[in-house]
Amino acid sequence: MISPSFRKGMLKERVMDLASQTTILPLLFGCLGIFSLFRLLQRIRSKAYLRNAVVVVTGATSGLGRECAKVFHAAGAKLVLCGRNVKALEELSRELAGSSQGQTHQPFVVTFDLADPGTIAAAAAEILQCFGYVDVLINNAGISYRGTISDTIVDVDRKVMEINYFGPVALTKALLPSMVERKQGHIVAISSIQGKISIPFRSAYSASKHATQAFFDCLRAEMEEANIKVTVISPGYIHTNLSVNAVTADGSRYGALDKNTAQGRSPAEVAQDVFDAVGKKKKDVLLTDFVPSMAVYIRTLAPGLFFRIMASRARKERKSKSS
Ligand SMILES: NC(=O)C1=CN([C@@H]2O[C@H](COP(=O)(O)OP(=O)(O)OC[C@H]3O[C@@H](n4cnc5c(N)ncnc54)[C@H](OP(=O)(O)O)[C@@H]3O)[C@@H](O)[C@H]2O)C=CC1
Ligand SMILES: CCCCCCCCCCCCCCCC(=O)OCC(=O)COP(=O)(O)O
Repeated sequence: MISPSFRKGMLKERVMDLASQTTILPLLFGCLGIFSLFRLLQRIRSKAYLRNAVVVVTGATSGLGRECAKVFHAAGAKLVLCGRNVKALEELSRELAGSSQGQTHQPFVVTFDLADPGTIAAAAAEILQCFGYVDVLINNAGISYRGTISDTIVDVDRKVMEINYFGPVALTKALLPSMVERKQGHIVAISSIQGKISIPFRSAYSASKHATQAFFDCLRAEMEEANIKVTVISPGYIHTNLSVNAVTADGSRYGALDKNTAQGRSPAEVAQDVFDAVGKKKKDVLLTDFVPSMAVYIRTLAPGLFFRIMASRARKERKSKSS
């Protein structure tokens, strides 16, 4: 004899089974299908947005800039490669032109030094002459810094600000009028997570990236009416020569590949993320692991705790250097 409660339980189980087979599973697959379709459409739109677009990449001689050049070129963008080293830029231009996948364009090369404010207006004019207009400017070039605030000469602070902040600001201002006139354009700033949080012994670098974040956030708001998009991208460690090329307290080159940098993400992978962010016209993108991302929230929600963690980091780093 089956008890009524047992029968009720079996009935409930059958109903649940049926529900899962008839409604929940199809619903789940339906949602997954819609999501995949949405992602596919987004990718197609991104590629269409950047195919044949005139894209300027600063700091294209190495690291992230070089990889960005490869990714945007492969997608059919018309490139202007910028940097100081003409030989490296011309080599890259030849390499890209020779590796044609589908319909691609031979990149132009424009050389200038972001540390020299006098050269930027002429460089912008040369950039505009390449294709007659610019669709996307990727302000990627930059240097880092290592040192204590007390030991660092002010010239070093100025140099880092010039290359990472004033240079990109001047270049952006020089190219903006032509974008505004066309009511079309996209400015990208490669910042860093250090544009959102400051870590010890990086004062000049972190300050330059905080300034970058602030400037381009203002620009986004001011340019919305003119249909100019602004994307700020804040990566964590990337395996490039950034630490090797970093400037130190007395202005000399640091010259070493740090462990954190060596263990960072591959620049090719980060370049693909930059491409996706630009294609989706994202406004602000953090490209970091979980802990650094959490640090950004802790800085905002529990600043006292964040400052204690940073002070302890400074103590430990000083101790490990002195021992
Ligand atoms: N690597 C990392 O861990 C991270 C990097 N970033 C950011 O990514 C960007 C690219 O750096 P990354 O690829 O890592 O480093 P690299 O040192 O490999 O590349 C830096 C690029 O900037 C150019 N550059 C440096 N100084 C000047 C200057 N005075 N005038 C013109 N161009 C200059 C260099 O060109 P040249 O050949 O002329 O020296 C080079 O192409 C930087 O803005 C950096 O802050 C952000 C987060 C993490
Ligand atoms: C779940 C609990 C979270 C607790 C958070 C504790 C705070 C941890 C601090 C993390 C600091 C991350 C620093 C990341 C720095 C970085 O990725 O910088 C990128 C660069 O721009 C690299 O330049 P550099 O010259 O410094 O190599």
